Amino acid sequence: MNTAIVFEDVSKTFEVKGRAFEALRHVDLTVERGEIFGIVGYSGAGKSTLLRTVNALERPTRGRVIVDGLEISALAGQALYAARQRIGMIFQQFNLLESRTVYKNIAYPLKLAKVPDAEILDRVEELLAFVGLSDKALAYPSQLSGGQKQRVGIARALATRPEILISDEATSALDPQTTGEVLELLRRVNEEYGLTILLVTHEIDVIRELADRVAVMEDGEVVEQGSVYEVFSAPRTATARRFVSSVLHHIPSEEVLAKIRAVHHGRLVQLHVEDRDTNHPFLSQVARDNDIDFNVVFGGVDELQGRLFGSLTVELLGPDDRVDAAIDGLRATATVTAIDPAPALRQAQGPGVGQQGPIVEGYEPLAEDPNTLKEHTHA
Ligand SMILES: Nc1ncnc2c1ncn2[C@@H]1O[C@H](COP(=O)(O)OP(=O)(O)OP(=O)(O)O)[C@@H](O)[C@H]1O
Repeated sequence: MNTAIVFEDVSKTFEVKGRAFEALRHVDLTVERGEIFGIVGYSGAGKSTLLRTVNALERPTRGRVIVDGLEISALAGQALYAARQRIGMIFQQFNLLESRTVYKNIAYPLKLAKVPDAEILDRVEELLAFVGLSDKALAYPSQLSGGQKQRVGIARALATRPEILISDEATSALDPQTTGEVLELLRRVNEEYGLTILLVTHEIDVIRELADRVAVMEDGEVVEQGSVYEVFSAPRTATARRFVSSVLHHIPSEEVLAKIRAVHHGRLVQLHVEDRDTNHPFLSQVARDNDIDFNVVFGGVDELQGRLFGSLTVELLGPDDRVDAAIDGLRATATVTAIDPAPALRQAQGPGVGQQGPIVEGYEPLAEDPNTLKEHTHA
């Protein structure tokens, strides 16, 4: 069986001051064994609530959560305890026992599981070496940095040899350098111990660095999901676009676009390119074929999961009919979004069309349906 976690139509309603509040609404997600799956969303989206259903710290009001083939949301007592042994959890605030040493913190779940002392010693030593804290066994949490505390948290979560690690904002309290080190450690947890990792975060950079696949949550719902490449290279929802544009700056903001327009008076289009598209000089070819000039005025190309993608804002310079033909030519390679409408549409709509709102607003339908441009072009 290759499925680690399945959320089946999971909903969760809390009673708040006598009123029902839906924190999760019909969540369907599947996390495959061995993958790193990220859930991103703004505060209050329901990420933590969803994560906590995996080890039954929260129970769904409706739907099922299946972990390793077992419906954990229906388990109780000894069966639930046994199932939880296979799920490690790490937290934003580390949740270490302040009055115990690093060694005893990591040993704690093994003590609870009544593992013999000699075995505990071997396991804790192995884990201390794995997280790079062998020299801190006798230190207390208050003597550690944030990054070291999270390393202890990770070691403790791994103590019972779980198959799944769930992470609730594990790097959100850390500085960028320490975040990078902890993410690297989580990658090793995945690769060397083979754990499936389900992490929730509001930091899209964490997803970009670590995850294979991502789900975007908003108001208790999953609004978008896919491989990290898919979601970053072509986000479909406004929320996903907002997250992605906070780390990738390929698409000009409204203000930047206004500045571009003030200087560049040719026809502006946005070209969305993917891996295969960047292999040949399609822009100069199309310009040559149609006897026009072009000018790249904004954008960039990035690499993710070993694949390239990007967005270029390009000014096309030439007579309208040749620019129209060039746009058709570009569509053979890239997804083309018109920032400025074609001349016929400009006339039909009257003055001011060239001053339309942010490109991002017009981006979604056009990016999804390249033919929309044709309608504009031939209107
Ligand atoms: N035990 C509870 N009782 C009442 N409401 C709750 C409870 N737990 C969570 N909520 C509410 O459910 C919504 C989702 O909370 P949740 O913590 O899952 O969001 P989140 O996406 O993880 O955001 P954050 O990062 O801020 O925690 C919030 O509005 C929260 O106030």
